[in-house]
Amino acid sequence: MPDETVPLTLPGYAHVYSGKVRDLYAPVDPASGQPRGDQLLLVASDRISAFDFILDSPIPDKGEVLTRLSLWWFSQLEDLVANHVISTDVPDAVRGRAVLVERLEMLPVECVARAYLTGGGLGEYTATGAVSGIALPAGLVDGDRLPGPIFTPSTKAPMGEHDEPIPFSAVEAEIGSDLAARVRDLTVAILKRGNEVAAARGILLADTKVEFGLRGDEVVLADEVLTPDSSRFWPADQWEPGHPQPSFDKQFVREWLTSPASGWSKSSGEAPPALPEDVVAQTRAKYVEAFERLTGETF
Ligand SMILES: N#Cc1c(N)ncnc1-c1cnn(Cc2cccc(F)c2)c1
Repeated sequence: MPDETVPLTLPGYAHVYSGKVRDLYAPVDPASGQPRGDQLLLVASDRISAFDFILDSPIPDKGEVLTRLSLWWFSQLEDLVANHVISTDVPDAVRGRAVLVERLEMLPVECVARAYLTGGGLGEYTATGAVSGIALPAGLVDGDRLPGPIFTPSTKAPMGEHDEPIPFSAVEAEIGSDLAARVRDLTVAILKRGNEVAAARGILLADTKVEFGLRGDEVVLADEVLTPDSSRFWPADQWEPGHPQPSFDKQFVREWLTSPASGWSKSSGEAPPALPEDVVAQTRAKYVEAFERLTGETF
């Protein structure tokens, strides 16, 4: 199993940045030997995170499943928004789990939309009755569906830190009111479309995070879109407001790590142990199931 912690050496590409579960490269111009300034290679690893840790156990094919799912969503959303995808003609070493994309002027906002109340949004609601300054009906509980998806932006925190919620006014101050309204409306529309498709296939998208860049004045959807890494995926047939919902993709990991069998404690601050083979296999199967249910394709 390749060591997922060290960025790959990809001949013809320069490593730019490593995120928790993905890596960024730039194609090198053969004439100058310098990284091109107009393209990037997004590579999805098989790494998985849980409880804010990158686990030692990669999930085989996770990178390819989520890359193919994101590409499928980009094509489903083309009537709503342009995207940054150029090609899937990538080096053999990362084939299937990498995408060549147009380098954009990225907007400094994590564009989050929520269709259900949970996580940090629930915390804010419990404390204030609102999320991102948007007042919500009283009496909502964990997992409740919101009257309609809401835009709840946050900062782009450095790796290892948590994104901080910001009000819409802060987005307007950062990128201007017109552009703020455009990314708000697009983010909400993307989650709405995502749930129209996913709910019919037994999956609820509780929330999602998207990133936009600019191509001149045009807003372009970048990064990944509507994957289990950028969105909370819930099995629709287990939806029951009033307590934390099971995760479609990470429930096996979470349950094993918090069981006595792991010998680990969330509150220890120590890194979690490696996952048993059966938990890895079950988790891989959930990613494949999400892909096949949503796209109708066989992985
Ligand atoms: N997408 C995109 C993108 C673009 N089309 N143009 C310019 N910059 C970016 C860009 C910069 N950081 N990221 C986040 C990111 C993604 C994947 C792997 C990582 F390590 C980190 C995205």
